[in-house]
Amino acid sequence: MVALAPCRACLRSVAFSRGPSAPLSRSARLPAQLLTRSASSAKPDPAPYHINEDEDDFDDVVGEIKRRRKRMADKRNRQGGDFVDFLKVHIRGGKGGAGTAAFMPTKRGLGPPSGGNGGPGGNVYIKTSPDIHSLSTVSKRGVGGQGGNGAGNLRHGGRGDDVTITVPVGTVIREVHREGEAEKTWADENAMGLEMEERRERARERWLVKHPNFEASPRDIREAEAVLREGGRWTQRTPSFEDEPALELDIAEPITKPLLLARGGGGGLGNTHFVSPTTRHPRLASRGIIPPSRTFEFELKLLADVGLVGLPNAGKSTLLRSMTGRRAEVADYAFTTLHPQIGVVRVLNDGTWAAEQDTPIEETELERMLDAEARMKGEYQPLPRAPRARDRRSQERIRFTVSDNPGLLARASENVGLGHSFLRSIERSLALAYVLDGRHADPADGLRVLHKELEAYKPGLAARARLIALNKTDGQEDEAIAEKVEGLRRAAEEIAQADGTAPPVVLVVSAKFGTGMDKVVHTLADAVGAAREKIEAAKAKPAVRQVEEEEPEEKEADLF
Ligand SMILES: Nc1nc2c(ncn2[C@@H]2O[C@H](COP(=O)(O)OP(=O)(O)OP(=O)(O)O)[C@@H](O)[C@H]2O)c(=O)[nH]1
Ligand SMILES: [Mg+2]
Repeated sequence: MVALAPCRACLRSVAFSRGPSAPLSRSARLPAQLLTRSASSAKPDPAPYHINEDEDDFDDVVGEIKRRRKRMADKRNRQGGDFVDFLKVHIRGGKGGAGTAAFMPTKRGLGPPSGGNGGPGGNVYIKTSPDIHSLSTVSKRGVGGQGGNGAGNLRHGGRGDDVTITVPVGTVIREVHREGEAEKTWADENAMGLEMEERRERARERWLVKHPNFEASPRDIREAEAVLREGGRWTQRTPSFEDEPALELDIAEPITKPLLLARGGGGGLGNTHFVSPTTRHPRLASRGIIPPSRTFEFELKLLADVGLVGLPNAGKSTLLRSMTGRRAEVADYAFTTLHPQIGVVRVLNDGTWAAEQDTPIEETELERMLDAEARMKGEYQPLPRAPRARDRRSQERIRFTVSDNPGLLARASENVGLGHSFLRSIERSLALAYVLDGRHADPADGLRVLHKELEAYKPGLAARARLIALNKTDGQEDEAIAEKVEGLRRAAEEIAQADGTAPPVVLVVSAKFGTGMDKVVHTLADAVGAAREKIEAAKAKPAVRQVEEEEPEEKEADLF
């Protein structure tokens, strides 16, 4: 904050350094110091000078500062609230620190070598947090801290800082690219058309650290090179995906202990490592290792036990609120819901469920207006919270989560509308519930569209549908409802027959007024319970494959 305050001294120094008439280009308007210098560290102005506040420069700088402040404020207000479910992240362990060439001080000539080793670079770990539900807070780069350099008197460099990436449960991570320094250098040198000897010279420059005062002899250099080759440090080949499969993690459960994604590079060697029978005073040390860079795709597949699937405006958010009490936005237009939201249903032993409510669910805008009016009159009553299980005498039988999703359109499977972002999140639900608008003349048409899109996105996905909720049936004639239900049953049976699956049950509901909700909740609770039992029985392999930790000093190339 302090750094961005448009302090007078900073403004003046900008105008001064550019000269009063030179127009400031957009990128050059704010020099780095202006953004990073804190009030306390700001140096006094070198000389007094004058700024004309009417000049364009001044407006430019003030304008830029205002724009930046606004951008920062917007970002803060969002609180990372933008929903992101796909991200490419570049990850690299920290570079190892360099070793040092130094000697013990003695009265007569050079003492024994005393250069410390460089510290290893920091690792990159991954962990989950129950408090985040989007990848919006994940940084696009995760690089471990660099190890400290060694120093004389056998002082070794410190370890680089570890970096931990926090993701929501449900994130799938896939390594899609891997490139080591050796391969990068090789490609660059090929492009430059360098001869073998020139390449070798460059490798020596890259790997060896010289003593600041004493020249290393050609023999010293040859011997140091041999030591590094022997230790596997000279050429650090990065294994290809054929040699070593890409890392894939399916984080379906919370991670309690952070998992290693990329290890930091080993520290360079101090000159004590280069002592040989012929060289008692090696004047060389080696640099630390730079680990390969890896690109990962992070994909969030929200983990809700039940996914609500419906065309826009069918009443999915209202149904979620009715079942879970979660304040999902409800409005009478398509695409009110822009990203999946999750609520929890708790069914108690006596058959009741925690979010049951007597009042109709109004549109969110109307509710806000009514709340504001009541506040003005001093009559505002917050909605009673759903009673906790322990507040009731009976205990909880089952608890499951439901995701309300954006409306599905025809061709969503081709990423039309909010397409994939929503389909991704229902992909792993144990059960699905179709929500159809009962006011449409033939809701069975909607059912066919939904089924087609689910199957086009992932064959077999539609088989998880357990119920069809015919919503908005309040205020409709019984015969009309019966006709629509019959139409839906027939369509569901045809579809199920073609797919070789069991048809979902058709339930008549009014999410707004809470009618028919008991049956919806219990049907879903039974479906989730049965699916969980199946999973328990088939639990064979762990959801997360732990990456083995190795000593960083040993085999740098074999990370996984
Ligand atoms: N009368 C009546 N209206 C309902 C019912 N359920 C939902 N609505 C109304 O239908 C409109 C859409 O409801 P939403 O819950 O926002 O629908 P949605 O499927 O989440 O819509 P999107 O998020 O835009 O896809 C709102 O005006 C609701 O008040 C119902 O059972 N009866
Ligand atoms: Mg909605």
